[in-house]
This record gives sequence, structure tokens and C-alpha cells, in this order.
Amino acid sequence: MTATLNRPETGTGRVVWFTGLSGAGKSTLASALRDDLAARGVAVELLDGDAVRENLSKGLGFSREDRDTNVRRIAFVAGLLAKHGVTVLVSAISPYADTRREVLSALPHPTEVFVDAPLEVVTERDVKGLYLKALAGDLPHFTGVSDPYEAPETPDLHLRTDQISVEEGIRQLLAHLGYGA
Ligand SMILES: Nc1ncnc2c1ncn2[C@@H]1O[C@H](COP(=O)(O)OS(=O)(=O)O)[C@@H](OP(=O)(O)O)[C@H]1O
Ligand SMILES: Nc1ncnc2c1ncn2[C@@H]1O[C@H](COP(=O)(O)OP(=O)(O)O)[C@@H](O)[C@H]1O
Repeated sequence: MTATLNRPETGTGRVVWFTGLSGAGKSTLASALRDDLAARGVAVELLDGDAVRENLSKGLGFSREDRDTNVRRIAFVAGLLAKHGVTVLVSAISPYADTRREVLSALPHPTEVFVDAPLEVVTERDVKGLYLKALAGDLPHFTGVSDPYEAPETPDLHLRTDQISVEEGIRQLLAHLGYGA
């Protein structure tokens, strides 16, 4: 199939927003998708929560207000890039359903991807050792343990990363975005 993702009918780019718990697989999937799309010649950019917090959102914490500010900043930049035809991949916990709804509804061609794995699984993965700290009570406001995560009720794509491989996740993402085999 011819790739039409980068310039859909309105001539703008699009935003693919990965939301989910820490360790669910957002960065893994978003960066693999970025590489795949780039190899197809698509103008693609990844706004990853960790990198954003080192730069654009440096100094913000994890209160609801700071998380919402972070998410709105990411959405603002995503919108600017998308306006110029870029496919923007966002990887951020973005735990609040209302805020996700607000920012996604203002973005061109938004796709909400729920990167989902149960708390037991992400705790077991504990990629950064943060769950250990949070469960020990040493990390207040840690999403899923001592802070809320409001799962999307009707995501455009729901990937259970404890049930499918990274490769299968990428296959489903590409198919959903119109890059099916
Ligand atoms: N309290 C608390 N809660 C959640 N996450 C925490 C916290 N403290 C630090 N971290 C690390 O920060 C990363 C999440 O940043 P995000 O910008 O994606 O979060 S948010 O969208 O503003 O909620 C997150 O990265 P990921 O693991 O990639 O999701 C964590 O590594
Ligand atoms: N199907 C899968 N999809 C994505 N990641 C997976 C999957 N299965 C196992 N993993 C692993 O889970 C971890 C997810 O970490 P990461 O991508 O940093 O999560 P997040 O960005 O959501 O915090 C990685 O070590 C990754 O290899």
C-alpha cells in the first residue's frame, strides 16, 4: 500500500499519542515505530516524556498541575510540527483522561494508543527501579502506585504489551496507521 500517513487529506501531519504506565512500553514502541516510519521516508519526530522533561519541561514535577502543564506543552509542540506535515509520536504517561481528551481534540488526526500492561507486570519489569522505591513508600505521586492513572475508555488502539511482542505491536500500529502489509 502507498504510504499516505504523513500527508493525509488535509495536507497536515498527524499525532500518535502513546499513553500508559511507566514501563508499559511506550518508549519502546514509539521509538521502534519512529525508526520504521523514518526508513519509509516519512518525516517523523518523537516527543518522549523523559527527553521532554530534561528540556522543554525541565523543573516540572508530578503534581496534577505539573503533569497537565507537561502534557499541554508537548501537545503544543506536536501541533506545530504536525502543521508542517510531520508525523509526531508522543510518549508520555499523560495519566488524566480529561487532559488527554482536551489536547487530542485540538490536534490534527489524533490517534490515542493505550500501551497497557498490568501493574504486576510493570512492577516486575521495573525498568528504572522506580516501582521498588514507590512500593517501599519512598516515591510519592508515582503513577499507578501512589498517584492515579486514568486508562482510556475508548482508545484508537489498545496494545496489551504483556500479551503481544514488540514486533506484533509495531505491526498493529502500522496497520492502524495505513501502512498494512
Ligand atoms: N512520580 C512519578 N510518576 C511517574 N513517573 C515518574 C515519577 N517520577 C519520575 N518518573 C519518571 O518520569 C517519567 C514520566 O514522565 P512523563 O512526562 O511521561 O509523565 S506525565 O505524562 O507528565 O505524567 C517516567 O518515565 P517512563 O517510565 O518512560 O514512563 C518515569 O521514569
Ligand atoms: N510487547 C512489548 N511492547 C513494549 N515493550 C515491551 C514488550 N514486552 C516487553 N517489553 C519491555 O518492557 C519495557 C518497557 O519499557 P519502556 O518502553 O521504557 O516503557 P515506558 O516508556 O512505557 O516507560 C522494555 O524493557 C521492553 O523491552
